[in-house]
Amino acid sequence: MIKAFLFDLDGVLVDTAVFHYQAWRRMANSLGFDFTHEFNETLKGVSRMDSLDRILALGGVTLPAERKLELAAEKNAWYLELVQQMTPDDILPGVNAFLAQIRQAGEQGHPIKIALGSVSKNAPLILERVGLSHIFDAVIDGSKITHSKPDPEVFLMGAAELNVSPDECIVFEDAVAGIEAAKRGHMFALGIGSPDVLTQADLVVPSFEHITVAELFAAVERVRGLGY
Ligand SMILES: O=P(O)(O)O[C@@H]1O[C@H](CO)[C@@H](O)[C@H](O)[C@H]1O
Ligand SMILES: [Mg+2]
Repeated sequence: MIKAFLFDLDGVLVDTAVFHYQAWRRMANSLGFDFTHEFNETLKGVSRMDSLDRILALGGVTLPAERKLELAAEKNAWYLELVQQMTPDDILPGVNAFLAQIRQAGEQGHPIKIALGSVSKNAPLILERVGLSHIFDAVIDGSKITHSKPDPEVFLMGAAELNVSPDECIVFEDAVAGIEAAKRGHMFALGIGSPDVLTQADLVVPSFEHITVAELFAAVERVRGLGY
């Protein structure tokens, strides 16, 4: 029986994945190189310092720890300039309707707890900007975890805070690393994006406009061959 939904933030509930891409690219450009959209997929769901290490490795740049901290702070300042302009209108299409369906399912006798599972340290600020701070039963963000995705820690911590077992959870993810984290945590993984990218997901939809809670439960039943 599915009892909980665990949502990634950047690129799932809000379009901040694009802001991260812009800010990281700006930082790479300042060091004299660039990276592609495809490479950016490998940064999604990865912590700030791990993302920086991957970008520096791509550019063949080696820097002392102090300089790396400066660069990460600079990138974050550029990113926050973009975040400051966000409003509730920046919630991705279909998300609010999907959240309303979760509440309806509860009224109809199938309560679903919800948690945020993001490695971003900026998650609380973004939730505040878009008015989603108070909807979650648990919020796990970059300040609480030791290992970023694809380690399952963020989702296992979410399940533990919600007092549910991993097989009672559905994870919503746009990142390759996030889908891997969900599967390593033994959870059902719904990919938001392209099936060509999110190859390990149990099911992939382009956005929340393309799935209802009822359809999702039917999909879990199909995939697992169990009665929910
Ligand atoms: O700089 P924070 O917002 O703390 O962490 C961010 O988290 C993102 C994943 O949600 C990841 O794609 C970014 O590279 C990383 O900087
Ligand atoms: Mg994401």
